[in-house]
Amino acid sequence: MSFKHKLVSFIVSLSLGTLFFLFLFLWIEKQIVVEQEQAATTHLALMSTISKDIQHTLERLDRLDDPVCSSEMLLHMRRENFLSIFIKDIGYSDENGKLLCTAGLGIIVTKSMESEPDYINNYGAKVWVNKALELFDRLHTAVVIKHNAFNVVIEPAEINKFSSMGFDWEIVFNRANHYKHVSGSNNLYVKGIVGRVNLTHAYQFQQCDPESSYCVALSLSAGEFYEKNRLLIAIIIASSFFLTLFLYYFISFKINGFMSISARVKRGVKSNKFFPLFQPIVNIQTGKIVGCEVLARFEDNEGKIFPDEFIPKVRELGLSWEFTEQLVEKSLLRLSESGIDLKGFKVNINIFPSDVSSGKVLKIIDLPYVNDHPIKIVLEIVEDEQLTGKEFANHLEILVQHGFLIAIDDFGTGYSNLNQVSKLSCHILKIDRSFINAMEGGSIRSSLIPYIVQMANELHIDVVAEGVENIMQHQALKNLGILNGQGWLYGKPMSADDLCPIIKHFKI
Ligand SMILES: Nc1nc2c(ncn2[C@@H]2O[C@H](COP(=O)(O)O[C@H]3[C@@H](O)[C@H](n4cnc5c(=O)[nH]c(N)nc54)O[C@@H]3COP(=O)(O)O)[C@@H](O)[C@H]2O)c(=O)[nH]1
Repeated sequence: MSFKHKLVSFIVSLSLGTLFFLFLFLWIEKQIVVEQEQAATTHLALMSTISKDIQHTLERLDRLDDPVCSSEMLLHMRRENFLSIFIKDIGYSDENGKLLCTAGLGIIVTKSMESEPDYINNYGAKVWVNKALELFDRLHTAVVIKHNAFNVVIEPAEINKFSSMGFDWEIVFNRANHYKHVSGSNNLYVKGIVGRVNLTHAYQFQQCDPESSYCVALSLSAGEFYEKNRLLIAIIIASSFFLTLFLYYFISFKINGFMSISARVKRGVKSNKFFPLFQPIVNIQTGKIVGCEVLARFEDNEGKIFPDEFIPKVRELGLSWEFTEQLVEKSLLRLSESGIDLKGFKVNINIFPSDVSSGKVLKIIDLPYVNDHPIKIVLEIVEDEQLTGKEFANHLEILVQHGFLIAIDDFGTGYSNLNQVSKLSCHILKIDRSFINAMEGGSIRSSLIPYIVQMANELHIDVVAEGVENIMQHQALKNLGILNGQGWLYGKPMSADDLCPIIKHFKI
């Protein structure tokens, strides 16, 4: 896989891994906010219940017309105290704030004067949040709420339920945007914000109850957050890492598959991306051009793939006929577009032996331009074990009857011999270029050429020498009386635009 593709796999997998991590991390953060929200809602509901209970109790006591601290009044006070689940005690004070009697102690004698309340609540009652009370033999701190002459005493623990939740917290009383600290950590509450508070160092949530005018702030410092979710965060980091790793290999695997020669060839055939080049075939004796061989080429965004690589893939993918069909159509279209006289000009098309055996090749008869063209189509078939099959011979025969010429390609490299070839409807033998290459060294292989030519002549089969690269080979082939040749000496594979002027000038 190329560096570019590795980089793409890395960036994509890292991005997805990071997104996965962020998603889960934000989810944990959200859980904290949800937890804080639930705790705030529950607690404010409790505060509201306590407030209402106290308010109703004080209102009922206010309506009493019993003589001050009489046994009737004390009875009423004890009754209210008993009925309330939050009130610890109820007291009665004179107009100077001097406590005269309580539900718990009865009539008392005390010098204590009323101090300034911490705040006045929403129905006008005075509230002391941490009032020191003398109860029996010791001092006790409590919340005291006083409306007119009656007051009630509340246990601070009733409103301090957050202590056990692991959050830092504060309860404030808010009246017309004047905030009074009630309990918890002083100055934690950020005035004017409801919901999540954006702090860099902590996760904080705030909520208010408009009915009771109490607000709460719940806060968890970043350090506590990581401490609390240490295991979960470790699991998320590990799973994000493994996900990134997995995605990297998965994406690389997919890119590899997508970029493989097989996949590129398949897409090329499906999207008709193969195109033909044409290599001239000349009459060695006269130097005139008699035909050309169609040679397939392929290039996509990834670059070129050469025939030696794509031909086996086309075969493996079972796309041989689709591939050949496209090349036949494209090459005949390009040549016909040139407008030059192609009467008798031979166009050699490579055919896969398997398409001959299966009979797919017979579809060529009905392809566009095949019948209404003045050219002679030569079907080149490489030597192959299938050449000896009965069906193979029958199909070739049908093609011959329809005017196609048959050439055995790469002769001398495969399975057949001239005896087998003679049993087929064959018109041309293309001697493999390994024989021509060997001519200069005068090898045994090249010494077979005259025999092949002689036997071909006896069978009335034309010979084409493949791979003629230099003048020495050309001269030797000419001396052997070989009719046609193909090779770089006469022209490399070229486009139709380059071939057509050559045909115009050098055609027989
Ligand atoms: N079934 C199909 N097979 C095809 C098709 N197009 C090509 N092929 C086969 O692929 C093999 C390689 O082809 P290519 O790389 O195009 O090579 C051809 C010529 O470029 C090359 N050649 C021609 N002259 C010379 C030369 O002087 N020297 C030299 N070293 N090479 C030369 O030979 C190839 C043509 O060979 P052949 O087909 O045997 O005449 C090759 O087997 C092609 O057949 C296709 O469309 N269908």
